[in-house]
Amino acid sequence: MIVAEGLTKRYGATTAVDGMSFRVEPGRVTGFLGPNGAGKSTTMRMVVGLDRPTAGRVTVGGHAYVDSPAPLREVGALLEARALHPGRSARDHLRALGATHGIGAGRVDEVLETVGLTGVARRRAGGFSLGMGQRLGIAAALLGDPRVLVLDEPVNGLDPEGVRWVRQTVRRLADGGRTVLVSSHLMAEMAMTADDLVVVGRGRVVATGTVAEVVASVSDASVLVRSPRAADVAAAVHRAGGRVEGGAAGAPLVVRGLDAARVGDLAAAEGLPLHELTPRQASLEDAFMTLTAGDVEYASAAAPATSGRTS
Ligand SMILES: Nc1ncnc2c1ncn2[C@@H]1O[C@H](COP(=O)(O)OP(=O)(O)OP(=O)(O)O)[C@@H](O)[C@H]1O
Repeated sequence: MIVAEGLTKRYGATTAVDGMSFRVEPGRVTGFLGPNGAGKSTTMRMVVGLDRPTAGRVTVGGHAYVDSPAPLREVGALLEARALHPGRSARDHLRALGATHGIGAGRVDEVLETVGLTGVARRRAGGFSLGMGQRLGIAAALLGDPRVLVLDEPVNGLDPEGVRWVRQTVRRLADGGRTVLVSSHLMAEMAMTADDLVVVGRGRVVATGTVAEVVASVSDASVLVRSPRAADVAAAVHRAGGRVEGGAAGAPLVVRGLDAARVGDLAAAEGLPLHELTPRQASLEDAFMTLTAGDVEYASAAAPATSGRTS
């Protein structure tokens, strides 16, 4: 388990991480989700002891990672900056890493196989594509067969097959009882990969919970209703505790607080004809934007109204 309590990191005037508290449970994939500059990488670096918190603390399995006697066996990390000797082969890179922890060549070949790099194991890692580099980084993270995995943007640069492979890999690791923290700035990707979410914006935690809980907390579900007797439908919805907008001059009603089935049943019970009854759910990306609105460090200006390609 990873536990952060009031975790804070300042670089001069910049507060990269601002009092984050969250837990990452074993046996689950936890998505660490936030826009660029939200403090995800900085937090992950503190988890693995590469950065010291300015205040607060983060523990892995009950103690600070830097106090771990065999860190590679406890926490496997893929962090954004790739630290590898470009002239070394993938196999030699992993062997050198393993040697510091008494991890032998057999295990190196095993992880190369796991990540699908066996065929290129003797090639210079410096010539690897971004996707191959990511696979090698994941191999390094898996080397010590750690109980905790911290993966910063692991799908970055991967093709669709690679993305699916990462998804299946983290699922298998979590199903094996491991603690898995995976960062991303893509809500849709996290919704497919994660069980739990820690959503961050501008260095702060803005939401935690299962993916479904986080989405439900912000997604503004509603039901679109058209009826020639809209006013009577609206009255029935009100009596049942729902809220209604619209309906003026033949416009559809937008019902909140009741689902489509309930609205349909209410109308049927009163003999009110319905011409449309459409459940509407905000998209995951909409939910994410709602959550982190105002927390985005580098917001783009609205797209220009004129059509035409800019590139
Ligand atoms: N070494 C550093 N020195 C100064 N500022 C830093 C340093 N590292 C990070 N920051 C700043 O801290 C903030 C958080 O950065 P961080 O890289 O942790 O965010 P992130 O959520 O991982 O973003 P991204 O998705 O773009 O990688 C940013 O404003 C960044 O510019």
